Amino acid sequence: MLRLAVLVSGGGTDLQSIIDEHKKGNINCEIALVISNRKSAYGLERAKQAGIPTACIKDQKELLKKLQDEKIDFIVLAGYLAILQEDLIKAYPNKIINIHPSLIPSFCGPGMYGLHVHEAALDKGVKVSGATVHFVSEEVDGGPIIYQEAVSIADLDTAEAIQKRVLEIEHKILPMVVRYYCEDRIRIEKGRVHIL
Ligand SMILES: Nc1nc2c(c(=O)[nH]1)N[C@@H](CN(C=O)c1ccc(C(=O)N[C@@H](CCC(=O)O)C(=O)O)cc1)CN2
Ligand SMILES: NCC(=O)N[C@@H]1O[C@H](COP(=O)([O-])[O-])[C@@H](O)[C@H]1O
Repeated sequence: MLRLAVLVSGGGTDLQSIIDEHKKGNINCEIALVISNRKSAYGLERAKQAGIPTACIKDQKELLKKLQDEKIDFIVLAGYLAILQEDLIKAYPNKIINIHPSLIPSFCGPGMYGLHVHEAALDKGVKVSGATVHFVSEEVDGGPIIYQEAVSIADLDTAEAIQKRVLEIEHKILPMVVRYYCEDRIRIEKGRVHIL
């Protein structure tokens, strides 16, 4: 059974969506570890409540050693707000999945995280936003796109309201992609992802 590590930096609702789907028996892996780069991350508390081992690690060399020591097979970034360095990405080629709260390539890349993403969408006046699940590469938010789902935000006028609506999409598509990954249903051909 694959061993999954989830990396968080904040409240952990994306992590919770994976935990909840796993509890229902819909995700066939072991959630072996939750790691944060912030001691204050409530995602660590969510993991503890679910009986999942946790760690707080800021240094990326230490992070890579922990992942390898724990024999982690794949990694999900669930609101993890640090840019991963080359060594870690090379150690886990197309084995790191990230969720981003926009329809990449819109509103993504360095500096685009959390509410900043939705503020940018609001300022641009887009009528549709959504969420993207993608493989992590050295280019921030530039990895192969696995799945996207759009949602109308035409009726919303605050970044917080957009965030809330997009999170509902995230909590649906992230566990779904994790399930597909565990079922070995994800293929990459010429940079495009196909789900079997
Ligand atoms: N090498 C990669 N690292 C990460 C990726 C990636 O695709 N490649 N995805 C991000 C997640 N992310 C958006 O989805 C993202 C996270 C953080 C930032 C950012 O600019 N962070 C700030 C620090 C924020 C803070 O600590 O408060 C920064 O690094 O200056 C942009 C995009 C995860 N890592
Ligand atoms: N670029 C990365 C990024 O912005 N990630 C976003 O951080 C939030 C984490 O929420 P959570 O802590 O409640 O799961 C989520 O909206 C996620 O898409």
